Amino acid sequence: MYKYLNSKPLPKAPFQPIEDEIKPPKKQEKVTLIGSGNWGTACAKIVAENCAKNPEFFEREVRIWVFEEIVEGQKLTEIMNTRHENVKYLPGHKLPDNLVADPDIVSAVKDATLLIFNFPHQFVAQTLEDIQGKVAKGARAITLVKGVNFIEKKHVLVSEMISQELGIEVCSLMGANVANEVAQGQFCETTIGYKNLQTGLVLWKLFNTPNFHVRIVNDVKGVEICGALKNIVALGAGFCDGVKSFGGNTKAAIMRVGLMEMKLFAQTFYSSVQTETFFESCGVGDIITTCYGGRNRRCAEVYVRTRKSWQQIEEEQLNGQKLQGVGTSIEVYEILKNANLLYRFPLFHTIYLIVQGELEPDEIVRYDEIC
Ligand SMILES: NC(=O)c1ccc[n+]([C@@H]2O[C@H](COP(=O)([O-])OP(=O)(O)OC[C@H]3O[C@@H](n4cnc5c(N)ncnc54)[C@H](O)[C@@H]3O)[C@@H](O)[C@H]2O)c1
Ligand SMILES: O=P(O)(O)OC[C@H](O)CO
Repeated sequence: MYKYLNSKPLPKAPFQPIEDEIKPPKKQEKVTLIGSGNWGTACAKIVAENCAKNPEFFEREVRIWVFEEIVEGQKLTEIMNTRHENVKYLPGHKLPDNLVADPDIVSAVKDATLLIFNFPHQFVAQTLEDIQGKVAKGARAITLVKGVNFIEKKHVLVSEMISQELGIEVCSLMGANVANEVAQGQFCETTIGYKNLQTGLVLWKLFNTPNFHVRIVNDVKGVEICGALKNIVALGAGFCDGVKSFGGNTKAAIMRVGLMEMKLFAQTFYSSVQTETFFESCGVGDIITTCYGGRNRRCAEVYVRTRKSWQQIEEEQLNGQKLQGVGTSIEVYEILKNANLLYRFPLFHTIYLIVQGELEPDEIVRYDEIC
C-alpha cells in the first residue's frame, strides 16, 4: 500500500505517500468543514474539489459550517449556495458547487466522518460546546486552527481540546499557506501531523493537490505548536518592518531567534515533539511566509506607525478577519509566567511587552537585556 508500510519499523522522518498505493476506505468518508473565514474557505475549495474527484474515498457533497452574517443585505450562506463565492472572506474565487454552506453547526457535523476545524482560535471553546455529543461515533478530526489556550492555569492545544470534548482522534495541518495565495493556486507546501498512519494517508488524499503539496509527519503536537507560535514571531517581524532603521538583517535575526524559541517551547512542554518537524513547511516555511506576507506582520507594522489599539487595527485592516498573534502572545506569556520560564524565552517576552505597550517597538532588538 505504501512503500514504507511493509518494512517495519515505520520511518520517523516525514514523507509523502505514493498516491496510487493508498487504499480507499470501506465506506466513503463524509467531510464537513467547520469555519468559513479566509483560510476556512480557501481550504474548502481544495477539499470539495478533491472529494468530487475521488468518489472511491469521499462523498461528493461537502458541508461547510458558516457563522451566519448578513452581507450586502443577504445571508452569507445563501450567497455561498447560489453564487458559489464567499464574497466577504474570499472574494473573487469560485467555489465548487458540491460545497454546501450550512448556518446550523449541529446539522453540518451530523453524520460527518471527517471534521475539519478551521476558524480563529478564540472561538474554539464555544464551538466545541455547541457540538458536544452531536458528532458521529468514530469520526476523526483535523485542526487547522493556529493558536494555544491557557485554561485554569494549564496550557491546552486546540487538538487536545477537540479530543477531550468530543472523544475523537485529532490530526493537525499547518504550513506556509497564506490563504489568498493558496486560493489563486500558487504552488506551496503544507504539513499534516498524524497519530495513526491510516488517518494521515486519508487526510493526505483529502488535501493534496499538484499545487498544494502535503507532507505527513507522525507529530500532531509539533505541527500544531509551530502553527500557533509563529504568529508571535510574525508580530515581531512586523515591529521590525515598522521601525525605519531596521532592515532585512534585523528581521532575519528575529525570525531565527523566534524559530528557536518555538522549538524550545514545544520540546519543553511536549517531550514527543520531533526536531525534524521544525524543518517542514509548518516550521521554517511558515516562519518565512508569515514574516513577509501575513496579516499579523501587517497589523504589527501598522501598530508601529499609528499606535492605534489592536482592536481598532484589526477592524480597520482585516474586514472581519481575525488577528491570532496578539491573543497567542498573551496566552503564551501566561503559560511561561506560570511555569517560571519567562527567562528562557526572551524574544516571546519582549514581543509580549511591546504588544502590551510596555516597551517601544525598536526595543525588540534588546531582548537579551530586557528579559
Ligand atoms: N487566512 C490565512 O491566510 C490563514 C492561513 C493559514 C492558517 N490560518 C489560520 O486558520 C484559522 C482560521 O483563519 P481564517 O483566515 O479562516 O479566519 P478569519 O481570520 O478569516 O476569521 C473570520 C471568521 O471568523 C468567523 N467568526 C466571527 N465571529 C465568530 C464567532 N463568534 N464564532 C465563530 N466564528 C466566528 C467569521 O464568520 C469568519 O468565518 C486561524 O487560526 C488562522 O490563524 C489562516
Ligand atoms: O495572515 P496570518 O498572519 O494570520 O498568517 C497566515 C498564515 O498563517 C500563513 O501561513
